[in-house]
Amino acid sequence: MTVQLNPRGDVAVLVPAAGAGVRLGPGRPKALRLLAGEPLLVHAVRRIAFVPSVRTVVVAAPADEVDAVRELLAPVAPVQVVPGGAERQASVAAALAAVPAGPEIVLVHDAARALTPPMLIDSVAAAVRAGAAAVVPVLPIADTVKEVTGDDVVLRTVDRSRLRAVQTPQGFRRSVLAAAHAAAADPLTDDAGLVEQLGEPVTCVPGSEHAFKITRPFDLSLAEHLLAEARRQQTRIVCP
Ligand SMILES: Nc1ccn([C@@H]2O[C@H](COP(=O)(O)OP(=O)(O)OP(=O)(O)O)[C@@H](O)[C@H]2O)c(=O)n1
Ligand SMILES: C[C@](O)(CO)[C@H](O)COP(=O)(O)O
Repeated sequence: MTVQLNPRGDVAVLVPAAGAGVRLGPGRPKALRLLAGEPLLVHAVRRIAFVPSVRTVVVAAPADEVDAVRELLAPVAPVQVVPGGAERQASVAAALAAVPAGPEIVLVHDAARALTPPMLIDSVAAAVRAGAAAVVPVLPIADTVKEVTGDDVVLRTVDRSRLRAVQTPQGFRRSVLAAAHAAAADPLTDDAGLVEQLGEPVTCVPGSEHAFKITRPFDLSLAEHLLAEARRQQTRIVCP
């Protein structure tokens, strides 16, 4: 069965959500942990569904939580749910395989970036629509960066003027992402890396501080604080 949000949309969004969340500490799989009373995945999917050009959403859930995730998301948006894999890359590949014919722009977006503004999702899709093969949202690095030895002795200070921290959603022409995953050998930490290995150009667009990845307990506390503040001020910046 094909599950669609907006039949006129041209974008499919893959949501890898099958990670354990080891760095967040013991508990349920990270995408199902609560932020302001709702799972991270619900926050992420609600923001994706807010973008008018999104036609299809495919979530890669922890393999033993597929039915639970389907039930959880049913009241949020019409999404397809597939079992994820042992690595993020395998989860993305499983979701990509489930995208029905139609959308020619595919975004890959971490469930863990739960407060990503819909405007960022829209801007990445727009950059692919405008002709880019692959697009990543980036931020400059705020700290000085050092290269160190295995036992933490500084080797040198890295020139950070041309370094960027990369976020999601990452956007791709569908054929490019499919070719990149088909050619993938070892797992990489992001999908744009697979496209780089193909020799295709990857274009940067400005990222958003609100698209930070909830990785450690401090990130979850920060997200709680930002949501509470947005709700108090009734802004729609992080809370569409
Ligand atoms: N086998 C995996 C591993 C990760 N992810 C997803 O990829 C995104 C980015 O991963 P990260 O935030 O690093 O999550 P975890 O792998 O869960 O974190 P940790 O390494 O702390 O366990 C998350 O939405 C996560 O659910 C996935 O779908 N399948
Ligand atoms: C894909 C990603 O979010 C880009 O920054 C990131 O690489 C995933 O995080 P991980 O900790 O490397 O799995």
